[in-house]
Amino acid sequence: MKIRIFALAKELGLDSKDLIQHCNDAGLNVKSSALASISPDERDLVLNYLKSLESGSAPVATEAVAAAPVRERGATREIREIKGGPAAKQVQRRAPRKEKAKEGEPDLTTVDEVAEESSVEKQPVETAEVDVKSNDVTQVESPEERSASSAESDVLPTSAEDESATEVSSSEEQAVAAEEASPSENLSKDSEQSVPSQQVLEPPVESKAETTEAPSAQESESKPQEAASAETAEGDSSSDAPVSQDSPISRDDYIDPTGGRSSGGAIREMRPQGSMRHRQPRKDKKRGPSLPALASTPNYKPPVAKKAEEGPVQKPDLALTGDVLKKNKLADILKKNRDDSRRKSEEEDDSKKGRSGSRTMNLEEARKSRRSKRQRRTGEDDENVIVKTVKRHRKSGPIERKSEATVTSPMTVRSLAEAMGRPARDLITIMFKHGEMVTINDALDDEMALEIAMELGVDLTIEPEEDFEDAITEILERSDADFGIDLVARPPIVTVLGHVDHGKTTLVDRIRSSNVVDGEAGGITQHIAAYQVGHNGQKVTFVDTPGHAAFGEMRARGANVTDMVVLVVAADDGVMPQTVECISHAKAAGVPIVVAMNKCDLPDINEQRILTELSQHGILPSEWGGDVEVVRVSALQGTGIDDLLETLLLTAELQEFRTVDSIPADGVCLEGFMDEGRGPLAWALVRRGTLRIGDNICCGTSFGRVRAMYDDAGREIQEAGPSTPVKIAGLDQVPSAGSRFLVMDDIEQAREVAELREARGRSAVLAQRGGPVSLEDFFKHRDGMIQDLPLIIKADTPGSIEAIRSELGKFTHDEVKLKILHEGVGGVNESDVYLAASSGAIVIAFHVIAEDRAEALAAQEGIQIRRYKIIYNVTDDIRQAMEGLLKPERVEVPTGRALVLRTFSISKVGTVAGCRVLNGTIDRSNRVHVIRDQTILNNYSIASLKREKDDAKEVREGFECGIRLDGFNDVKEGDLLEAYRIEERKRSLDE
Ligand SMILES: Nc1nc2c(ncn2[C@@H]2O[C@H](COP(=O)(O)OP(=O)(O)OP(=O)(O)O)[C@@H](O)[C@H]2O)c(=O)[nH]1
Repeated sequence: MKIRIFALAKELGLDSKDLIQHCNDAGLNVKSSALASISPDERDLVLNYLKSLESGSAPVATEAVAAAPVRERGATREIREIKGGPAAKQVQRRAPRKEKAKEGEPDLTTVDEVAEESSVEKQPVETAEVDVKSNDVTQVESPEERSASSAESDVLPTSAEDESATEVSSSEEQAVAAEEASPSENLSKDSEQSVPSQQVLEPPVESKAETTEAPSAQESESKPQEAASAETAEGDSSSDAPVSQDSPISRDDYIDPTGGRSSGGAIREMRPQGSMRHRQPRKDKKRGPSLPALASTPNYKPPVAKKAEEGPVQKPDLALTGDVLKKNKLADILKKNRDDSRRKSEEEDDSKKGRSGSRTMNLEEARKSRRSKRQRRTGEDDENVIVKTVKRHRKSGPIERKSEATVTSPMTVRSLAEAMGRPARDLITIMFKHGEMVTINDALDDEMALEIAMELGVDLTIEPEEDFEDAITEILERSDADFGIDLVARPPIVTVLGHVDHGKTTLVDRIRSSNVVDGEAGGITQHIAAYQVGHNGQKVTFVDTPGHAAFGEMRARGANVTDMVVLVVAADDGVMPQTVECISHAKAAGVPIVVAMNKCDLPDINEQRILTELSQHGILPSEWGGDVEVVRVSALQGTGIDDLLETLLLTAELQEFRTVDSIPADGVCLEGFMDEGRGPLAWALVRRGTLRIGDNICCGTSFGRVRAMYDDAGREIQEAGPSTPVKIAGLDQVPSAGSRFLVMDDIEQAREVAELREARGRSAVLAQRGGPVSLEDFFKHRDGMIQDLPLIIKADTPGSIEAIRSELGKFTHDEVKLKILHEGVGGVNESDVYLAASSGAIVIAFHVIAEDRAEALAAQEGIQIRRYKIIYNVTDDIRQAMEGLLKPERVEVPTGRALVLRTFSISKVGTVAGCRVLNGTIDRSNRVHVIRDQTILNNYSIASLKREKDDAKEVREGFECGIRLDGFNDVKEGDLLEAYRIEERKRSLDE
């Protein structure tokens, strides 16, 4: 398991930065971040290193680093100073390489690279090589970069080199030059020396190349003798170097804070500012020569480039303000409200007041919840909280600086600062050092928050935001029976669907005995409208839609309010394409259908043709033995209207539409309007409960207190019961059609929900719907939970549809059914997508494409439209999907047999059968059939399997073992135990 640096630092009582430094000194390559992690082995290494530090003996890696300046300066300078000699040739030979390398390194853009490049450049060649032993150059990006740096350091004299030049005698220079000139000689001369010393003697460029390849950390660990040899070599080449070979090398000799020993002066911080990860200077880099080469680095780029390479800092998709984020305790409150016992007691209280206030939130409860949660977390009592609040409010008391804090993600700078009890400017400053310019309201990602917390020494816990939508959905989806209140009959909600101009609005208009249709622009219904009518003392609520797409959309949004569908079919026109789509929608909704055969006043109509067409689309009229009532009407003349209402009420009676009315209301907004005088208006339908003036409601992203209510005739009303269409005034903004409303006891709660929804956006809410909408999802569904595969087929010709239907019709299976919700000629339209969204269907587009708007809608709703050109591809995919829905077959595979030789009855354990495995193997996970006299008695799992006294995982043929069966002690000598394992096999439709 990986160990975090900060955790180890905490354990050791060290600062994370120091520990990182120690890690690097110990030869590990640890990212300069408190969040970096190391392996247990690496931890041991560091611990050993620290122990050795304590005991005063410098570890190998440090020795290697420390030894570096002695030889490298001399060597580097020598190479340059010898003119015309072989070393000079080396320099000349390397010069073009420098150019080449420079050309090749424009991608050296990140902070790491720049820092690394700088570190390489600012050190002479062999320094880098020795750093390999301390594992400090492993961040060098590529050999090319390194050789470029190397070449540059050779060609461009640095002040450090000049300084070091004064420290080395001319005899040394000549010696090193001689080494440079003839490395082979030196190699033979130093043949007894170890590899590192050979590397020292090699020309700088080659040394660099080796540096790149060297797995330095391991090398330095595994070859301490080599490092020692390197020291010896250094001693040879620079006899008057600051560190004597004879004196033992200790860490203090080389890590001089003043840098005055061999590094030639005070150490300058050369790390580019802006990256927190590199703010920690490395001690070994301090020991190297200082910076002049950095200024001339051609590829130095500001730390911003690091960001570009790593990608932008992840921020939450939505920029939530602190104010909004503060409200994420709402989910807690909602969850709390779901507690049944509490709810029941509230209901009782409310019912005493004459009103049920069961499942909604009130502010006091919210406050209590917040307070108790805070107390649980901080252990403070109420008084302290209040005192602290007062202090903060007055801004006069000190802010409590916490060592532990909890914050909810996503968060802002402000919320994090508040959680940690630190001024926001401290956080902003840290972010600035990271190269991030942020303001107090900007969002922070979790990683950055942790980094900041590390910097500030706060133990930060990040809790994910709990989802209030789940809590609301749970409330809305509670069944009426759960309320434990008597149910009352409610008017049926009837949606009128049908092909355009078949007379839907005229029909509703006639039923209402008003004249809506004349008021419609162009005679076409533009909006959903709802009306309630009375007939023989009973009420029916009608919903007139601009088309089935709107109906599908409402269903897709979970706003399925319809109890019944009246399918309007013009007798002169018959079943038209949109009629078919409406049938599909109604069937998908699973609600009863009543057909209104309209325009029966027209002459020359052929009723039988209409009935035939209906039956062809799965609507079998009752007069033909089916279950669908077909009522002849003339919306224009008003004939048959009573029959239709009678039929609807009769159907409603059979369905028994009942609900609770003594709870706060919830429902659906069918349409939203902006009224000049009354402001935003919601044309809504109460689903259950009773909506009253003064109720606080949240409707989608709108909220408000119900200021006024109007019925469908525009009259003011005080309350609206279940199934009542009502226009609501008092919302802060126009709500969107299809959004659900819910009464809350507290306007603040309503505001919070609305604001959070707005912040999240509709797509996020829709994304919660889930459900299988791709064929691949069906391929994977092997749990047998889904047994229907809903399909929508759109094709270029009726012939194509016929062919697909006939091919798919061959796939029959008792457990899985193919359900073609809709089929039609033409491209995939919005209605198809809404239908798919509301029913979880797959859309098959055969030789057709989706309309632009449908495609956009499908992307938005997450609906898969699968395009095909070959019918066999369609059938293959559908077959695979259907087979995916089949429960896999469980097959017994025999693995071996054992004969019971003796039985041992052990008290408190049971009977153990002493067996010999006759063939195959007996595995501990197997089940066994107990066979006696050629008869299978039963099968049992193995409770224990032992070889002699030891537990065994498996016993093979020829061996003896003890088997105890789970739940069966009546095993007898001579019984045969047949072991088997169970395999799951994919089933086929053909089986
Ligand atoms: N003859 C006759 N015409 C009718 C009848 N019902 C409706 N119409 C006419 O059919 C036309 C369309 O009527 P609408 O009620 O607007 O039809 P719709 O289905 O609501 O149309 P959209 O709102 O566009 O979907 C109008 O001109 C009506 O006068 C009827 O029973 N008999």
